[in-house]
Amino acid sequence: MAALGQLSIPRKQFIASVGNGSVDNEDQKKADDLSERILSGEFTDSGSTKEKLTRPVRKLLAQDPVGIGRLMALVLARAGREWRAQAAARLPTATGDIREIVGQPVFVPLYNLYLRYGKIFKLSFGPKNFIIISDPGYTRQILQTNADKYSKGILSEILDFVMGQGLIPADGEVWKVRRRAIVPALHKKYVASMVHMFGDCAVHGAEGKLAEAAASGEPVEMENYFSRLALDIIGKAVFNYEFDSLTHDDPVIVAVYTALREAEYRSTAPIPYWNFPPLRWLVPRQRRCQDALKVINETLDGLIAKCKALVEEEGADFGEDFLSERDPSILHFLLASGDEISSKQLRDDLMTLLIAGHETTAAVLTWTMYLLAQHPEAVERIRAEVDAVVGDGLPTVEQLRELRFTTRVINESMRLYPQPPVLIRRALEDDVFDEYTVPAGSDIFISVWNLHRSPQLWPEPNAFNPDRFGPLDGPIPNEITEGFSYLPFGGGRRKCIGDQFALFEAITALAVLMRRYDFALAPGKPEVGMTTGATIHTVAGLWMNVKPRADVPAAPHSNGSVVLPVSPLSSSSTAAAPAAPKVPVGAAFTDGSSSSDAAAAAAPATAGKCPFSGALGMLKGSDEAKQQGGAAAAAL
Ligand code: HEM
Repeated sequence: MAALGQLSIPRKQFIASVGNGSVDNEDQKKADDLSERILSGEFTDSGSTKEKLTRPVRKLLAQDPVGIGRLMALVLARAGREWRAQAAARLPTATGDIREIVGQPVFVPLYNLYLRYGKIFKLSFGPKNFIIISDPGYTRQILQTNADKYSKGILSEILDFVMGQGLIPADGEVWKVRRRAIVPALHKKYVASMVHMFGDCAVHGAEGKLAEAAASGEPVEMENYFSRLALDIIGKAVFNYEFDSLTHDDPVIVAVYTALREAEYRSTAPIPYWNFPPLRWLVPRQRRCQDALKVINETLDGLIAKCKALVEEEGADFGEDFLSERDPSILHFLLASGDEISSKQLRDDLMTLLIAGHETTAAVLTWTMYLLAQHPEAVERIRAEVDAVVGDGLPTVEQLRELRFTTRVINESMRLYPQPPVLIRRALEDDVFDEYTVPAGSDIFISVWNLHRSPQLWPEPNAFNPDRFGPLDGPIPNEITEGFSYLPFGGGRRKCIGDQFALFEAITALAVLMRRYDFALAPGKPEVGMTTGATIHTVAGLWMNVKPRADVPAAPHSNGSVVLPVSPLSSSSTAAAPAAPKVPVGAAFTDGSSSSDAAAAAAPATAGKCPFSGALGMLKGSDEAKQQGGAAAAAL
């Protein structure tokens, strides 16, 4: 067995660090008990069942004084050796009762199982099997080298009701065509214009809800706050819709949240009862979901019709960096491009972008604030940067690029709290991982959580240390720089298309908040535990007290020079970063679309090739790379 049982993590310490010592005692005890049981081998199913079953018979026969029994015992012993050898080439298997895992964030027991079974193992619940992958090389194989052999599997089934054939669940030809159509919409000019809007929305929230809280002294639930901020931003970015959820609720906002929560509910519910049409109408939550989808579809149809009318009225020439000042949304780009698609597909695309770009960023900001609440020294370093570079204005793209420590804080937050913590795939063909064969049809969980917290891949894996990625003027860490041990935005051709968008959004929000307010965990509120849906949520919110920052410097340094504080956060920051090839500094922060957009733009032509070679080279401006990058490269 490719056991990783050799790993020695003090398990109590891990559980505490997962929950940050903050889940309530009963939950902590349950988690500890389960952890003990997993590590004691209760769930182990190793070796050969046939060999185990025949062992008592063999022992009995071996006692036969006549000799024939001894002979049979010898034959059985030989067969047993063969069975054991065959079993060794089978995937290590953990068996268990699904109820053990339901009710707690699924990635926590998966981490404990990883410590016992290693980088690849099968998890069996009755007839249902999952293969859990926690190895950078195997992950690269699934996401990049052999990406053709995998589909989104269960994910497509779960998300069908809300995303249909949108980019996240889609596979095959639909995915290729839609990725090629959508990626160019996130070009350089688009992202620059979005950055301005991020600042507007962040300031709107800071001067509204947070200012009120600071004045009243009432704590704010920051997970909800970030969720609303991200919804306002993504609504403007995708279809130029003013949710303004930071200041009010309306039926469309309620409908969007109903659909989002339903998607999360379905991803963890044990029985997909909603597939039986009568239950879709009989069960109240399913009825609410149907009603919500109706509201969303009608709203989207209205927005599409309005945007179509605007495109006709403008009659503007479409170029690859097309951007309308009146409506710089992705929807406008798609309609102006003359993209011929059904309105159902367009709705699926918009809904997918809305969900993909909302929950994830909100979760990243939530956990970043949680980490910062425990690391005032990091807050000071962020402030020093923001004061020097941005001051009170809205950050520009160029300024965001200079906020290098702030960016590292987000990078480190995404390592400790990856969103989503698990990537889902289904093997379409057999695939081989060292001595193990994963058969076609297997459902696979790539545990990003395990990769990001692996003691084999990271020194002090559970510690918050933004300096771990090397010097601040080095490349922004991503799956390539870290050799697939770090996957904040996935990797390969299905890598997130909104990575740059999301990083800029998160940095902007953080810069605006840190410049203006002091935040502290609110005493007397429920402690912060984790629960999971598509992303990692808090159990009962992240409640924080907000106070105006006492020592805001009047203005940024006028010469624009940045004096970066260099003191490391902890002694651990001097620990060696994971050995991985680094990409050139120039490729650190790309403008515009995802670093994997080139791969998508040229999806059929580059199949089987490193999808990043084009994108990374493209940023250095090489002609060859531009050719590889296709439309997206040209756009940049
Ligand atoms: C911090 C915020 C974000 C995080 C952590 C994140 C993370 C990810 C990850 C890990 C994947 C890969 C999923 C997989 O391989 O199964 C992904 C895919 C995707 N993301 Fe993001 N994302 C973020 C923001 C965004 C934004 C803002 C958008 C849109 C504007 C977006 C759109 C998408 C889409 C469309 C895909 C599917 C790509 C494909 O399959 O071709 N994401 N994201």
